[in-house]
Amino acid sequence: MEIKRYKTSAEALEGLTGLLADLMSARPGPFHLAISGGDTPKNLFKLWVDAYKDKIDWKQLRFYWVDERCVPPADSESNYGQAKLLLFDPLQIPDEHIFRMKGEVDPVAEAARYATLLDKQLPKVNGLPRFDCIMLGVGGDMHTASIFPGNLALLTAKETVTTAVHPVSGQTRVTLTGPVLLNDTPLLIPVIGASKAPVIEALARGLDPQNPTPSAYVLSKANHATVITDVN
Ligand SMILES: O=C1O[C@H](COP(=O)(O)O)[C@@H](O)[C@H](O)[C@H]1O
Repeated sequence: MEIKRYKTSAEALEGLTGLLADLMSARPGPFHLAISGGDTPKNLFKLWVDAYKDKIDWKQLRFYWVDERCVPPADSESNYGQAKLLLFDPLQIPDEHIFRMKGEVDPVAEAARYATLLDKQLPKVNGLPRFDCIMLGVGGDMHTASIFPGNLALLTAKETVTTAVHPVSGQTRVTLTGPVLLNDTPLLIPVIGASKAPVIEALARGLDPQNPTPSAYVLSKANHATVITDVN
Protein backbone atom coordinates (compact mmCIF):
# COMPACT_ATOMS: atom_id res chain seq x y z
CA MET A 1 0.00 0.00 0.00
CA GLU A 2 1.25 3.43 -0.90
CA ILE A 3 0.02 6.75 0.52
CA LYS A 4 0.43 9.63 -1.94
CA ARG A 5 0.19 12.97 -0.17
CA TYR A 6 -0.69 16.19 -1.96
CA LYS A 7 -0.77 19.80 -0.72
CA THR A 8 -4.43 20.45 -1.58
CA SER A 9 -7.60 18.50 -2.21
CA ALA A 10 -7.61 19.75 -5.82
CA GLU A 11 -4.07 18.43 -6.36
CA ALA A 12 -5.02 15.12 -4.76
CA LEU A 13 -8.01 14.69 -7.08
CA GLU A 14 -5.80 15.63 -10.06
CA GLY A 15 -3.26 13.06 -8.89
CA LEU A 16 -5.92 10.38 -8.64
CA THR A 17 -7.14 11.22 -12.14
CA GLY A 18 -3.59 10.86 -13.48
CA LEU A 19 -3.30 7.41 -11.89
CA LEU A 20 -6.61 6.36 -13.42
CA ALA A 21 -5.53 7.66 -16.85
CA ASP A 22 -2.29 5.64 -16.60
CA LEU A 23 -4.25 2.47 -15.80
CA MET A 24 -6.59 3.13 -18.74
CA SER A 25 -3.70 3.59 -21.18
CA ALA A 26 -2.13 0.35 -20.00
CA ARG A 27 -5.34 -1.58 -20.73
CA PRO A 28 -6.84 -0.55 -24.08
CA GLY A 29 -10.41 -1.61 -24.81
CA PRO A 30 -13.38 -1.41 -22.46
CA PHE A 31 -12.12 -0.43 -19.01
CA HIS A 32 -14.25 -1.66 -16.12
CA LEU A 33 -14.24 0.92 -13.32
CA ALA A 34 -16.15 0.56 -10.04
CA ILE A 35 -16.88 3.84 -8.29
CA SER A 36 -18.01 4.74 -4.79
CA GLY A 37 -20.56 7.14 -3.40
CA GLY A 38 -20.31 9.79 -0.75
CA ASP A 39 -18.88 13.29 -0.91
CA THR A 40 -15.43 12.62 -2.35
CA PRO A 41 -16.61 11.33 -5.76
CA LYS A 42 -18.92 14.33 -6.10
CA ASN A 43 -15.90 16.65 -6.06
CA LEU A 44 -14.05 14.33 -8.41
CA PHE A 45 -16.93 14.31 -10.90
CA LYS A 46 -17.07 18.10 -10.88
CA LEU A 47 -13.34 18.21 -11.64
CA TRP A 48 -13.72 15.69 -14.47
CA VAL A 49 -16.53 17.66 -16.10
CA ASP A 50 -14.73 21.01 -15.72
CA ALA A 51 -11.19 19.95 -16.64
CA TYR A 52 -11.11 16.44 -18.15
CA LYS A 53 -13.95 16.45 -20.66
CA ASP A 54 -11.48 16.18 -23.53
CA LYS A 55 -8.59 14.57 -21.66
CA ILE A 56 -10.09 11.18 -20.79
CA ASP A 57 -11.39 8.68 -23.32
CA TRP A 58 -14.87 8.48 -21.77
CA LYS A 59 -15.99 5.95 -24.40
CA GLN A 60 -13.50 3.47 -22.95
CA LEU A 61 -15.02 3.48 -19.49
CA ARG A 62 -17.68 1.12 -18.19
CA PHE A 63 -19.08 2.28 -14.86
CA TYR A 64 -20.07 0.04 -11.95
CA TRP A 65 -20.56 0.73 -8.23
CA VAL A 66 -18.92 -0.65 -5.13
CA ASP A 67 -22.10 0.06 -3.21
CA GLU A 68 -25.52 1.68 -3.37
CA ARG A 69 -27.89 3.09 -0.81
CA CYS A 70 -31.37 1.53 -1.08
CA VAL A 71 -33.20 4.63 -2.24
CA PRO A 72 -34.56 5.62 -5.65
CA PRO A 73 -32.19 7.34 -8.13
CA ALA A 74 -33.89 10.72 -7.60
CA ASP A 75 -33.04 10.66 -3.89
CA SER A 76 -29.97 12.79 -3.09
CA GLU A 77 -28.59 9.79 -1.14
CA SER A 78 -28.40 7.67 -4.31
CA ASN A 79 -24.82 7.00 -5.37
CA TYR A 80 -25.98 6.42 -8.95
CA GLY A 81 -28.23 9.49 -8.88
CA GLN A 82 -25.33 11.76 -7.89
CA ALA A 83 -23.06 10.30 -10.57
CA LYS A 84 -25.79 10.76 -13.18
CA LEU A 85 -26.35 14.37 -12.15
CA LEU A 86 -22.71 15.38 -11.82
CA LEU A 87 -20.96 13.19 -14.41
CA PHE A 88 -23.02 11.09 -16.79
CA ASP A 89 -25.50 13.75 -17.88
CA PRO A 90 -22.92 16.53 -18.35
CA LEU A 91 -20.59 14.22 -20.32
CA GLN A 92 -23.42 12.40 -22.12
CA ILE A 93 -22.16 8.96 -21.08
CA PRO A 94 -24.30 6.39 -22.91
CA ASP A 95 -26.65 4.30 -20.75
CA GLU A 96 -25.15 1.08 -22.12
CA HIS A 97 -21.83 1.98 -20.45
CA ILE A 98 -23.45 2.38 -17.02
CA PHE A 99 -24.10 -0.67 -14.84
CA ARG A 100 -25.86 0.60 -11.77
CA MET A 101 -26.97 -1.14 -8.62
CA LYS A 102 -30.69 -0.49 -8.34
CA GLY A 103 -31.41 1.05 -4.96
CA GLU A 104 -35.15 1.16 -5.54
CA VAL A 105 -35.82 -2.60 -5.75
CA ASP A 106 -35.64 -5.50 -3.29
CA PRO A 107 -32.03 -5.41 -2.01
CA VAL A 108 -31.53 -9.18 -1.73
CA ALA A 109 -32.78 -9.76 -5.27
CA GLU A 110 -30.71 -6.81 -6.48
CA ALA A 111 -27.52 -8.16 -4.91
CA ALA A 112 -28.09 -11.48 -6.73
CA ARG A 113 -28.86 -9.70 -10.02
CA TYR A 114 -25.74 -7.55 -9.75
CA ALA A 115 -23.56 -10.58 -8.98
CA THR A 116 -24.88 -12.23 -12.14
CA LEU A 117 -24.30 -9.04 -14.12
CA LEU A 118 -20.66 -8.87 -12.94
CA ASP A 119 -20.18 -12.52 -13.90
CA LYS A 120 -21.39 -11.69 -17.39
CA GLN A 121 -19.63 -8.35 -17.94
CA LEU A 122 -16.22 -8.79 -16.35
CA PRO A 123 -13.30 -11.06 -17.12
CA LYS A 124 -12.72 -13.77 -14.51
CA VAL A 125 -9.57 -14.07 -12.43
CA ASN A 126 -9.29 -16.66 -9.67
CA GLY A 127 -12.83 -17.71 -10.63
CA LEU A 128 -14.25 -14.29 -9.71
CA PRO A 129 -15.07 -11.17 -11.72
CA ARG A 130 -12.18 -8.72 -11.86
CA PHE A 131 -12.50 -4.97 -12.33
CA ASP A 132 -9.75 -2.97 -14.07
CA CYS A 133 -9.84 -0.41 -11.27
CA ILE A 134 -11.89 0.18 -8.13
CA MET A 135 -12.17 3.61 -6.55
CA LEU A 136 -12.94 3.02 -2.91
CA GLY A 137 -13.89 5.54 -0.27
CA VAL A 138 -13.23 5.32 3.44
CA GLY A 139 -15.73 6.66 5.94
CA GLY A 140 -14.84 8.32 9.24
CA ASP A 141 -15.72 5.03 10.95
CA MET A 142 -13.22 3.22 8.65
CA HIS A 143 -15.91 1.52 6.56
CA THR A 144 -15.27 0.97 2.89
CA ALA A 145 -17.87 0.21 0.21
CA SER A 146 -20.77 -0.60 2.58
CA ILE A 147 -18.70 -2.94 4.71
CA PHE A 148 -19.01 -1.51 8.20
CA PRO A 149 -16.86 -2.26 11.25
CA GLY A 150 -19.62 -4.33 12.85
CA ASN A 151 -19.94 -6.62 9.84
CA LEU A 152 -16.42 -7.84 9.06
CA ALA A 153 -17.84 -11.14 7.77
CA LEU A 154 -18.51 -9.33 4.47
CA LEU A 155 -14.75 -9.13 3.93
CA THR A 156 -14.68 -12.86 3.35
CA ALA A 157 -18.25 -13.52 2.19
CA LYS A 158 -18.82 -16.21 -0.40
CA GLU A 159 -21.09 -13.94 -2.46
CA THR A 160 -19.49 -11.17 -4.53
CA VAL A 161 -22.42 -8.81 -3.88
CA THR A 162 -24.62 -8.71 -0.80
CA THR A 163 -26.72 -6.46 1.40
CA ALA A 164 -25.64 -4.49 4.45
CA VAL A 165 -27.20 -2.10 6.93
CA HIS A 166 -25.72 1.25 7.93
CA PRO A 167 -25.08 0.93 11.67
CA VAL A 168 -26.32 4.43 12.56
CA SER A 169 -29.05 5.31 10.06
CA GLY A 170 -30.32 1.75 9.59
CA GLN A 171 -30.33 2.38 5.82
CA THR A 172 -30.06 -0.82 3.77
CA ARG A 173 -27.25 -0.98 1.24
CA VAL A 174 -26.12 -3.24 -1.58
CA THR A 175 -22.35 -3.74 -1.58
CA LEU A 176 -19.47 -5.59 -3.17
CA THR A 177 -17.72 -7.91 -0.73
CA GLY A 178 -14.07 -8.47 0.15
CA PRO A 179 -13.29 -11.26 -2.35
CA VAL A 180 -14.21 -9.17 -5.42
CA LEU A 181 -12.64 -5.99 -4.00
CA LEU A 182 -9.45 -7.95 -3.47
CA ASN A 183 -9.28 -9.86 -6.74
CA ASP A 184 -5.97 -8.39 -7.95
CA THR A 185 -7.58 -5.11 -9.01
CA PRO A 186 -5.71 -1.81 -8.60
CA LEU A 187 -7.45 0.14 -5.85
CA LEU A 188 -7.44 3.95 -5.89
CA ILE A 189 -8.57 5.30 -2.54
CA PRO A 190 -9.09 9.04 -2.15
CA VAL A 191 -9.14 10.10 1.50
CA ILE A 192 -9.61 13.83 1.29
CA GLY A 193 -10.26 16.61 3.78
CA ALA A 194 -9.06 17.58 7.25
CA SER A 195 -11.86 15.54 8.85
CA LYS A 196 -10.19 12.40 7.44
CA ALA A 197 -6.87 12.98 9.26
CA PRO A 198 -7.66 10.24 11.84
CA VAL A 199 -8.51 7.86 8.96
CA ILE A 200 -5.12 8.49 7.32
CA GLU A 201 -3.34 7.98 10.65
CA ALA A 202 -5.15 4.69 11.21
CA LEU A 203 -4.49 3.46 7.65
CA ALA A 204 -0.80 4.41 7.93
CA ARG A 205 -0.53 2.33 11.12
CA GLY A 206 -1.79 -0.73 9.24
CA LEU A 207 -4.14 -3.51 10.28
CA ASP A 208 -4.46 -3.95 14.02
CA PRO A 209 -5.38 -7.62 14.53
CA GLN A 210 -6.92 -6.70 17.91
CA ASN A 211 -9.18 -4.08 16.32
CA PRO A 212 -9.51 -4.79 12.58
CA THR A 213 -11.45 -2.34 10.46
CA PRO A 214 -12.83 -2.95 6.95
CA SER A 215 -10.60 -0.39 5.22
CA ALA A 216 -7.39 -1.40 7.02
CA TYR A 217 -8.17 -5.04 6.22
CA VAL A 218 -8.68 -4.31 2.51
CA LEU A 219 -5.48 -2.28 2.35
CA SER A 220 -3.52 -4.98 4.15
CA LYS A 221 -4.65 -7.63 1.64
CA ALA A 222 -4.67 -5.66 -1.63
CA ASN A 223 -1.97 -6.37 -4.21
CA HIS A 224 -2.05 -2.82 -5.57
CA ALA A 225 -3.58 -0.08 -3.43
CA THR A 226 -2.87 3.64 -3.52
CA VAL A 227 -4.32 6.03 -0.96
CA ILE A 228 -4.49 9.57 -2.29
CA THR A 229 -4.77 12.31 0.31
CA ASP A 230 -4.35 15.98 1.10
CA VAL A 231 -3.70 15.14 4.77
CA ASN A 232 -0.04 15.86 5.62
O1 LIG B 1 -21.74 5.84 2.49
C1 LIG B 1 -20.74 5.87 1.83
O2 LIG B 1 -19.63 6.42 2.36
C2 LIG B 1 -18.32 6.09 1.91
C3 LIG B 1 -17.40 7.26 2.27
O3 LIG B 1 -17.91 8.46 1.70
P1 LIG B 1 -17.34 9.91 1.96
O4 LIG B 1 -18.55 10.83 1.97
O5 LIG B 1 -16.63 9.93 3.28
O6 LIG B 1 -16.42 10.26 0.82
C4 LIG B 1 -18.32 5.76 0.42
O7 LIG B 1 -17.08 5.24 0.06
C5 LIG B 1 -19.45 4.79 0.08
O8 LIG B 1 -19.43 4.45 -1.29
C6 LIG B 1 -20.74 5.45 0.41
O9 LIG B 1 -21.88 4.68 0.04
